[in-house]
Amino acid sequence: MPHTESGRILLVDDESAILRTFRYCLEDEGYSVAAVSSAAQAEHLLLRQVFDLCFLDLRLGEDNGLDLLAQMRIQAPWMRVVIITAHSAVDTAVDAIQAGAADYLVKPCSPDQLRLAAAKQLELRQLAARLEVLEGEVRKPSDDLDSHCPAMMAVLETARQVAVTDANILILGESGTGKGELARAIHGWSRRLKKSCVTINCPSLTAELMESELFGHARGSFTGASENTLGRVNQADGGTLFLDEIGDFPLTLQPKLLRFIQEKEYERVGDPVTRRADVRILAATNLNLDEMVRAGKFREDLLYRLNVITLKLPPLRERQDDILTLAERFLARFVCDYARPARSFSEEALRALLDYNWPGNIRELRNVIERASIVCPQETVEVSHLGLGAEPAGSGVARIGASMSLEDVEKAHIAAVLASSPTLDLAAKTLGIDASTLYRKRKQYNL
Ligand SMILES: Nc1ncnc2c1ncn2[C@@H]1O[C@H](COP(=O)(O)OP(=O)(O)OP(=O)(O)O)[C@@H](O)[C@H]1O
Repeated sequence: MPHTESGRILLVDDESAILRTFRYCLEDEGYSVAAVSSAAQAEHLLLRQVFDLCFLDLRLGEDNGLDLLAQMRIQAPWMRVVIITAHSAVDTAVDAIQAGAADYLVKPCSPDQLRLAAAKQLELRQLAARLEVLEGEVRKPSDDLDSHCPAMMAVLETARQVAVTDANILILGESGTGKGELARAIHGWSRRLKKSCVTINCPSLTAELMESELFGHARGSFTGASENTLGRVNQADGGTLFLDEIGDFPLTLQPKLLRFIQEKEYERVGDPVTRRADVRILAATNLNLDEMVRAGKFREDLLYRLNVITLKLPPLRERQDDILTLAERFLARFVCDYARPARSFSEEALRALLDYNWPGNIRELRNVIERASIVCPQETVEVSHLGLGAEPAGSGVARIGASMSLEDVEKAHIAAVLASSPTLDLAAKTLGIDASTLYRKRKQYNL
């Protein structure tokens, strides 16, 4: 297993001979090792450095190792702790496991036992970190992005070429055109593929939350910060950070993002220690960032750092050659997911799919086919199952008392407010909801 990135080990033992032997053995394996002999030194170090694993002797002179363990669980909950114990004190080691330690080693232990324990715990730590990332973006694996449309083929060719470089990429395109899918594909085509691709949805976070989400925070740095957290930047170390809807990235935080992109350095909230992370940035937006720069809503220097390469995804209505392929792929997937009888489209249904304007792009096509696959009771999907004749979102008049469901009223109202508001924030204010809720509803209703 690779040692350097996920092999930061802390040794805590008051016997200097043990510290020395352990240190040599683990450093020989390529891990980065720090060794201290008291609880105070350990606490001091934990405030300043991130460790993945700690070997902790519970007998630390005057200090009680169990107290230190409890402190570690709060300060660095992600860190795995292996207790080092004498034969006569195995009972205490069992108490320690109940208090959150991962395992214990009985002294004297051989170098092989130590190496094995370290490798096992670090592997578990890596798995936990990976799981955290995946949980944040539970999605089906990205579908085949292949296209028969010349504009899209050109974008894909450039994307594959630049994927292997470390250049930051800005992906432009209307909502639902597949910017997120393309970002994940670029990560998959890059040399960073074995590391994480971490996504942040910018509009869903306030400036304060965004800072702590991106860079992490130290315990006590603000009300409610009861634990130290690692930020997304740390999770993406060696991999890719995808900033979705970058146009909504808080202006006040843009200087810190710029510095991170330029110098690869950052500080956690409430913690002065400067840390480094090697992260490739992909960003996406459906807003006009040049216009935002002119209006003073986006920093020009940040834009120049983000758009080293710009990829512009064509809207679905300009991908006539792909509409039917995508529709057939979605149909095959959804009838399988829902165990439904539909297998193909009638001639009229195919025509209707080609003639429709697709304002919500691939996301809308996906939703239309998902619905059709559920409502169609036979093998052939007809035009009526597609529901394309429905009024486009926002055009319906949501009159109080009209015979509309609450959901349709909400959708129409949100669409109308969005259409008349210059920014998402202002629309959220008008609606009296926060930007993250509006962001979710916009996706839910395909607006
Ligand atoms: N080539 C493709 N094949 C299959 N599904 C796709 C493809 N491209 C996009 N999709 C699907 O379309 C939907 C929208 O894609 P995605 O979220 O990547 O678009 P987006 O441009 O990032 O949208 P937004 O701007 O609203 O964030 C998702 O459900 C995605 O899985």
